[in-house]
Amino acid sequence: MNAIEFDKVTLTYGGRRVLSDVSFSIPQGAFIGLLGANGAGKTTMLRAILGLIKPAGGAISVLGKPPTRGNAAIGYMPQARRALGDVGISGLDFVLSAVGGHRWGWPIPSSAEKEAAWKALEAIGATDLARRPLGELSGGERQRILIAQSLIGDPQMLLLDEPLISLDAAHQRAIIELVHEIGERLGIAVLFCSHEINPLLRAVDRVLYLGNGKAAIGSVDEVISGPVLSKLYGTHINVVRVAGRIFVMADDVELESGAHVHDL
Ligand SMILES: Nc1ncnc2c1ncn2[C@@H]1O[C@H](COP(=O)(O)OP(=O)(O)OP(=O)(O)O)[C@@H](O)[C@H]1O
Repeated sequence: MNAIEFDKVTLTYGGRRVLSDVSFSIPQGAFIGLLGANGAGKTTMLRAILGLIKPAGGAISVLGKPPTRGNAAIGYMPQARRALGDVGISGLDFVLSAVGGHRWGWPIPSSAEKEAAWKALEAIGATDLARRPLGELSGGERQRILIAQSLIGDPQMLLLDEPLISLDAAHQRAIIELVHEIGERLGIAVLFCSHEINPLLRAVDRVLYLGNGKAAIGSVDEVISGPVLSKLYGTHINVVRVAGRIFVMADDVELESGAHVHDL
């Protein structure tokens, strides 16, 4: 069974198309980089998989079933800037809020719930952060707490929205390695959303690239290529590799606001 299937899916907000007629499938156990410039539709795609928005057309299948809100089989890490409201609560309480809707340690969590939260913190190497208020933590430490929360309840797939944001290269590598290792150990699909491809080059099995309302899926070499991206954007795109990094350059389209050179 595939972890995720999109069959000619169109996603809209108030009639405005974000993705049009997108089809792909992701097998269980795959580590997928969900890539695309700001506003390409990555978060929107995750929201559709989570059952938070319904497709305007086509069909989505998640572990063989239509998407449903609150699907416990999915571990979801929202973008940090949207997720962390109560900066005073501890890392442990934040993770626990995903187990039974606990707020500020209330209702008092059962020992099974506490155990689940510790297990998740352990998996991401963050038990030392359990008692510290979120407001005190560095960007990388907060990302770990958010990822720990997504691991609650033994999910069968992980959707991570920009886990690399605000991290330096060393911490990016550490997070990618940890998530990769967790995905492999649990044998689950990971959809790792990022607007930067370079940190993910060696880790991903495949990339799902969103641009111009469309999607391309395949290996990095297959997808991040001049011909494929030119077709996607409908304009001439150059892909340049310099010192092991990939740069995507458009002649007459801005892939990222204010820049004609988009360092993916
Ligand atoms: N709730 C909403 N209502 C209307 N339009 C929205 C809503 N959320 C997102 N959009 C629009 O949909 C498009 C895709 O947004 P989305 O957040 O999915 O992109 P993204 O690839 O995740 O971008 P980023 O890398 O900046 O997070 C954007 O043009 C955005 O303005």
